[in-house]
Amino acid sequence: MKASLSETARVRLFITIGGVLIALFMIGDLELLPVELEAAYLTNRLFVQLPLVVALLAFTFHPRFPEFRQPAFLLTVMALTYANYYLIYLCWARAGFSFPYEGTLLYAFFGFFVLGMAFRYAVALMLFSSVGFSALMVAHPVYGNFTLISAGFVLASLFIGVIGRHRLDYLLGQLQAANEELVRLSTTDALTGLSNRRALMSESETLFAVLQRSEQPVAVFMLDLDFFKQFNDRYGHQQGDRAIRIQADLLRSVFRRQTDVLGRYGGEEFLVVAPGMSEPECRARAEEILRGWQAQALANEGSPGGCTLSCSIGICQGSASDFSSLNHVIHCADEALYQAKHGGRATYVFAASADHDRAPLAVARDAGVAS
Ligand SMILES: Nc1nc2c(ncn2[C@@H]2O[C@H](COP(=O)(O)OP(=O)(O)OP(=O)(O)O)[C@@H](O)[C@H]2O)c(=O)[nH]1
Repeated sequence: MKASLSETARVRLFITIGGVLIALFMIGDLELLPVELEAAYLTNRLFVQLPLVVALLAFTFHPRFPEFRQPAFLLTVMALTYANYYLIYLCWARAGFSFPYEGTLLYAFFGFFVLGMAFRYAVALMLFSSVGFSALMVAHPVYGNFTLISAGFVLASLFIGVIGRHRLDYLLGQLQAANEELVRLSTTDALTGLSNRRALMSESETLFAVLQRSEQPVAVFMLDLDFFKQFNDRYGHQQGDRAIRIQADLLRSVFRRQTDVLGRYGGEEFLVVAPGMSEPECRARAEEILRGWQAQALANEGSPGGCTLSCSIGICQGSASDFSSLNHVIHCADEALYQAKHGGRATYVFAASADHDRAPLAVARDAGVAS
C-alpha cells in the first residue's frame, strides 16, 4: 500500500525545498553582484537567511510545532523578508547597486501557498512586508525612477497573494463542507436519519472489536415489524414509511446511551448493538419497545397477527469474547428473531448465549411479551 506523507513531513519537505532554492539563487545573485558586495551578500545568505530556514526545519521536530506552526511561519518569512530588505539597503548604500526585490515576493508567495499560511497570518505578512518595503523606498531611492512602480509592484503582488490565499481558503472550505455532506449522505438512512447498513456495520464492527478485546458483555437486538407487507398493501407505502420512522424514533428513545450503535439493517429490519448491557436490561429495553408499539396502536387490520402493528425482537446477549465475530452474534440474534416470529410475533426472544460457536442457537432461552 502506498504510504502518504504526514502533514508535518510534507512541511519539512517544502522547507527543505525552500532552503535549496535560496542556495540555488545564490549562484545567480553572485554572477550579478559587484565583487565588493559578495562578502556582505554571502554573510547575509549563509549566516542569516539559511540558518532561519534551518531553524524552522528544526522547529518542525518540536512536539508543539503543530500548535505554533502558523506564528513560526510568519516569523520566519518576516525575518527572511527583512534580511532581504537589509541586503537591498546594503548593496545600495555600499555600492549604489540596485539589488532585485523579486526575491522578497518569492518569500511571501512561498509562505502563502507552499507553507499554507492561514489567512490572518498572510494578512499580517502582507502588512509588515509592505510597510518595510515602503519605508525602504522612502528612505533610499534604490530603484531611482523605478521606485514608485517597484513599490506598486511589490504592494500589489502581496495584495494579490493574500486575496489568492483567501479565495483558496474559501474554496477549500466549500470542498470540505461538500465532502462532509457526502460522508453524511453515504452513511445515513434517508428515511429514518439513523445509520444506514454500511455505516451501521462499520460502527458495530469497531465497537465489537473493542468489546471482544476487553471481554465485555454485548447485546445485539434484531427488530422487525410484523406483517408489514399487509400493512403496506392495505395502508399504502407512505404509511409504511411512517411506521418505519416510528420504529426508528422508538429505538432512539429506548437506546439513548452514546455508546449504543443503532441503524437500519434493511427494509423494516433494524439492528442495535448495545455494549455492556445485562440480560435484565435487555429485557427492560425490549419490553419498552413492545409497549411503545402498543401505545402507538397503529391499525393493521386484516393482518393474521391482530389489529395493530407490532414488532418482533431477537436478542443475543453475552460476553463479546464468547463469539467468533460480530456476524456470529447477529446470526444468533437473527435466529432468535425467527423464533419470535414463529412464536406468535409482538414478542422478544433471547438466543442462548453459551457455546455460540458450536451451536449458534441452542435453545430459545426466554421469551416475553409486553404486559
Ligand atoms: N413503506 C416501505 N415499505 C418497505 C420499505 N422497505 C421494505 N418495505 C416493505 O416491507 C415488507 C416486508 O415484508 P416481509 O419481509 O414479507 O415481512 P412481513 O410482511 O413484515 O412479515 P413478517 O416479517 O413475517 O412479519 C415488504 O412489503 C417491503 O416492500 C420501505 O422503506 N418503506
